[in-house]
Amino acid sequence: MTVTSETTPISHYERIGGAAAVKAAVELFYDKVLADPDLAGYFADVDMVEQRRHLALMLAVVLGGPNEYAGRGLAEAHQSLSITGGHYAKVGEHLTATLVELGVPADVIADVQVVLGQVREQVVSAGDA
Ligand code: HEM
Repeated sequence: MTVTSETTPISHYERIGGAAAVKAAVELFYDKVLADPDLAGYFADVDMVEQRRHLALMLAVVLGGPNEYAGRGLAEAHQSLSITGGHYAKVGEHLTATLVELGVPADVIADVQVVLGQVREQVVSAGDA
């Protein structure tokens, strides 16, 4: 089962503090992703506002928050980026570290891992070789 506002009476997004908490998480997550030399290149040609927007959307998706996103599908948005499984895993690790640092409950983090596994195929389009 996916973790969405439809399947959970109170979404994780609301439980961790809604938009304000997500904003704090985006700041920390953003610092970690862009400080990682393996990942920064993906965002080199993307403007700062769009980078933050990306991370906020990504967090909202994995936390089952309100779906305010009406843009391209995940596969379409990422296909041309040739994201490897290894890089996808690194982004997941930065996200987990961010949530741990912010004191997000372990069960929420466990569900985030499940969602990361579910959408992986739509985002990853390159092998690790
Ligand atoms: C759960 C995983 C992810 C989710 C839910 C997600 C979400 C999104 C969404 C919704 C967009 C479209 C933004 C738009 O068209 O306005 C996007 C674009 C993008 N994503 Fe992701 N993403 C994920 C993982 C990743 C990973 C692992 C990377 C890089 C390692 C990445 C890099 C990018 C880049 C560079 C863009 C283009 C940004 C732009 O042109 O504005 N994403 N992502």
